[in-house]
Amino acid sequence: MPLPKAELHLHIEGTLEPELAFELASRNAVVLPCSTTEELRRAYLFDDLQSFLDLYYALMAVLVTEDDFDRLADAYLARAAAQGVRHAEIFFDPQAHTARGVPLGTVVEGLARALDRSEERHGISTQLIMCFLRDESAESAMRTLEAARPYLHRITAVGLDSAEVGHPPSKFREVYDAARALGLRAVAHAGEEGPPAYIWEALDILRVERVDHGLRSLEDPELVKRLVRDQVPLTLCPLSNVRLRAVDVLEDHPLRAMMDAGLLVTVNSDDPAYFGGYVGDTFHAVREALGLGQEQLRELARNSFRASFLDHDEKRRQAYLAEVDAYVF
Ligand code: HPA
Ligand SMILES: [Zn+2]
Repeated sequence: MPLPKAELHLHIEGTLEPELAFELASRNAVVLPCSTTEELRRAYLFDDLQSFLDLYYALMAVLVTEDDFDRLADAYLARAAAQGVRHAEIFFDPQAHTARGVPLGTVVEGLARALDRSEERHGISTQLIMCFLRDESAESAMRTLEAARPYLHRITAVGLDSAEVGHPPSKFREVYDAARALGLRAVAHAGEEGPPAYIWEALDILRVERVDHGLRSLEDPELVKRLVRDQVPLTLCPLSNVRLRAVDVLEDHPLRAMMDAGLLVTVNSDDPAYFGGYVGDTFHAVREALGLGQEQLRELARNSFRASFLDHDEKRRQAYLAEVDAYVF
C-alpha cells in the first residue's frame, strides 16, 4: 500500500495520456500532429515551459464532449488512487476549451461526473480549481469568472497558469478581488520561471493561500522569511521542473533545502502524462535523487493534507493525517 497523500497541483488536461488522446481524436474526428503514440511520446522533449504548453494546448483539441472530460478525470483518479492519493484538488483551464468552442458547462459537468463518483469508485475526495490563462487578458479572465457563475457550487478556488514571464500576478488583481467576493479561494502559479517578485505579488496583491511551484523562493531571503512565518504552502512539482528545464537534474532540486529552511512544501505531479510520472512516482523519484528518509516522506504527506482546502471538513483532514501517521513503510 502506498503512502496516503493529497495532490494539490494537477492540471487535469495534463493527465491526457497518448492512448486516450488517439482514441478521442478518432471518435471526434480531430487530426493530431503525430500519428502514433510512440511518435507522440518522442515529442515530449521540452526546452522550457512554452515548448510544453504548445503541445499541451494542441492535444486538448481531442476533448470535446462531456463524456470526454469524464473519461479524462476518471482515468486520472484511477491512476492517482493506485499511487496513494486520498484527496485531489484539480486544476482545469476553461479558456483553453471555450476558445475552441467547447462550452464551459460541458467542461465542468463532464469533470463533475467523474468527481461525483470519485469517493465511491476510487476512495478520493476532490475539489476543482478554475485557472485563468495569464497570457490572455485580464478582461478575458473576468469574462470567464462571470461565465462560471452557474457552476460556482462546483468550484473551490481560482488559480493562474500558462506562460509566466511577462504576465505578473498584478495583472489579475481585479479578477481575484471579484473571485474572492464570490466566495472563491485563491492560488496562483508563481516563481516557476518567473522571479521572486512574482511570488510577492501573488501573496500581497492576489492574496493567495498557496503558491503553485514557488520554486525560485530561495533566491530571496526576505521572501523565505515571510513564507516560513505565515506557513504559506508551496506546491512543488519536481519532475515538471526537470522536464521543463527549470532545474538541470533532479539531484539539484531545492526541495530538500526548502524543507530544511522551514518552508511548508508539498510534492505534486503537475502534468503527469507529459512529465514522466504520477505523484507516487514523484515521491519515489525525489526519495532516490535527494536521499529523503521515511520521516521526510511522511512530513511531505502530512504537509499535503495540512495545505489542502479541507477546512470545511476538519474531521476528514484529521482522519487523513492519522492514516499518514499510522503508515508503515
Ligand atoms: O507547469 C505549468 N506551468 C504553467 N502553466 C501550466 N499549465 C499546465 N501546466 C503548467
Ligand atoms: Zn502547474
